Amino acid sequence: MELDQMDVNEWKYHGEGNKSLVVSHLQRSQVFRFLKYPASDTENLCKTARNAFIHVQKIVDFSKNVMKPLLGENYVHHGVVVQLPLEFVQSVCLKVQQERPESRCDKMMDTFSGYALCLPNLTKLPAFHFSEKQSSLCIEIKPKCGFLPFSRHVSRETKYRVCRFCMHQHLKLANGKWHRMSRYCPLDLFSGSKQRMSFALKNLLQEPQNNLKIFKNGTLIYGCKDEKDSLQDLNTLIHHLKPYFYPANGLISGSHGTRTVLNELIHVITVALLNATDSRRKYIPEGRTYCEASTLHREILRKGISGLPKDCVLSKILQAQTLDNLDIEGLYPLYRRVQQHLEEFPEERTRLQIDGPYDKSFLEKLENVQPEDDGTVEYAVQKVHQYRVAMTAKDCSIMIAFSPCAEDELPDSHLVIPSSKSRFTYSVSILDLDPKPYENIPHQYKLDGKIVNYFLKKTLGKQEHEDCTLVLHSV
Ligand SMILES: O=P(O)(O)O[C@@H]1[C@@H](OP(=O)(O)O)[C@H](OP(=O)(O)O)[C@H](O)[C@H](OP(=O)(O)O)[C@H]1OP(=O)(O)O
Ligand SMILES: Nc1ncnc2c1ncn2[C@@H]1O[C@H](COP(=O)(O)OP(=O)(O)OP(=O)(O)O)[C@@H](O)[C@H]1O
Repeated sequence: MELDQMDVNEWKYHGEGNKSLVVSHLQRSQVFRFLKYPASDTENLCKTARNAFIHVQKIVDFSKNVMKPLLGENYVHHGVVVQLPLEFVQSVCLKVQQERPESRCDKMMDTFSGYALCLPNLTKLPAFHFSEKQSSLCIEIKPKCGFLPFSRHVSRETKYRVCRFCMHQHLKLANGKWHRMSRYCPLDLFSGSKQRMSFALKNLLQEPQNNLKIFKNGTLIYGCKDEKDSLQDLNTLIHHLKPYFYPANGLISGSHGTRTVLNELIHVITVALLNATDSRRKYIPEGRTYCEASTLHREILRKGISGLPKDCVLSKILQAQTLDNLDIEGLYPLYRRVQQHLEEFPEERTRLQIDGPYDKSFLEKLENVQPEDDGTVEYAVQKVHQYRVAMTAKDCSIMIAFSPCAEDELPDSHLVIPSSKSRFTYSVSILDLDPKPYENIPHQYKLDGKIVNYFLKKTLGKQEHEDCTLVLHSV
């Protein structure tokens, strides 16, 4: 790729989140991920090119040296920092503006620095998996936190029983982020039980919010850009899916047909999510493994604790998430200890690697935390690092790309759908592995209190007699 000869006509809007905007190449399997800034923040110094470069390089280092070893070589693509001509970046910004969902326009793309992250387009299969002409489907899932806290520092009994995602739904509806409740529960998806996973996936298809997207040949065909602009018509989705699962069969129709096609899709996703080299070794996190807010029948929830094959993608993510073993309530006092130390000795920020570098030594410290608190700042800072890594794992997304393949060209990672005998080759990747800022910890602490309080107010009312003082502390 000649970076000095970029043509804006070869790039299109692909998607965005809270912190970055992504454009994809029309032919090549490549994306550029640009940083975003609050539109009101015109004076902000982080717009200097040097700071933007440092920021994007830290994202690469964190993905490569910290998240990749934890999550697995095959799943993580850390990408490279590229410097693009400002003229090209500004043209991209203009071109994509009308495609952007309204709710994301409070932030603008970085057109000042020229730096971006260049990554493979993970909605498409790597070229060696299939011929370029083959049509591909991709499912993106943002699974969120898949375990209930097991820390003794938790002050509210409810947190041991109802997961954060399910509690958070109530607050999100109240503040207008979404208008319909999602019945998806991450604990069902992470359970390893096919029945519970299927239930979770059906709920994601029913109400995707920002937790499910489907792409066909790299273009979004199903999911929620935002509340105002949603692509959520299941019939249209079925229409797109049928040729993949029933290539030679026009007979499948009606509600039975719809169910069958969705079940096949769910089967493919489940197989990809559970795929492991050794499926006998299981991972089950500490604490209760089902959430009381899940609408699945209690008996199924209780019995459906199969555990995840240890090296499948879900298990890798869950193990990284459980590095948060103190819960924000146990972590916050340690954050305060680090903060006090830094106020007294600001120069210690570098030695303690608060803002990186995210290198091997950062990972080693993270993996060798002493079991007991000895009152030192070293212990506190290591727990803070662990917590931040867990936060990244709680907010990442999984991409499952698959494409039909012929019987005589079955690659290693393939699956065959039993009913229709369709054959697919597939790949699984994890994206959005940016480091979460140290400065966000007080916000996390406050938000945790808000989520629990609102959930209790909404669902239990006066029945709950827990002590609320802890969460009302000012931070
Ligand atoms: O706090 P949460 O659980 O609401 O997660 C935020 C996400 O909201 P969600 O609940 O998934 O809709 C939020 O997603 P949306 O912008 O709502 O799509 C971001 O991913 C945010 O991360 P960051 O601040 O951009 O690094 C996420 O913030 P972090 O908690 O990961 O910092
Ligand atoms: N390498 C990639 N290949 C294909 N699509 C991608 C890639 N990276 C990101 N995307 C798409 O762009 C969207 C936004 O990217 P990403 O999740 O990294 O943004 P973000 O701002 O960090 O999100 P968040 O709101 O979670 O912080 C993703 O949901 C995904 O659909």
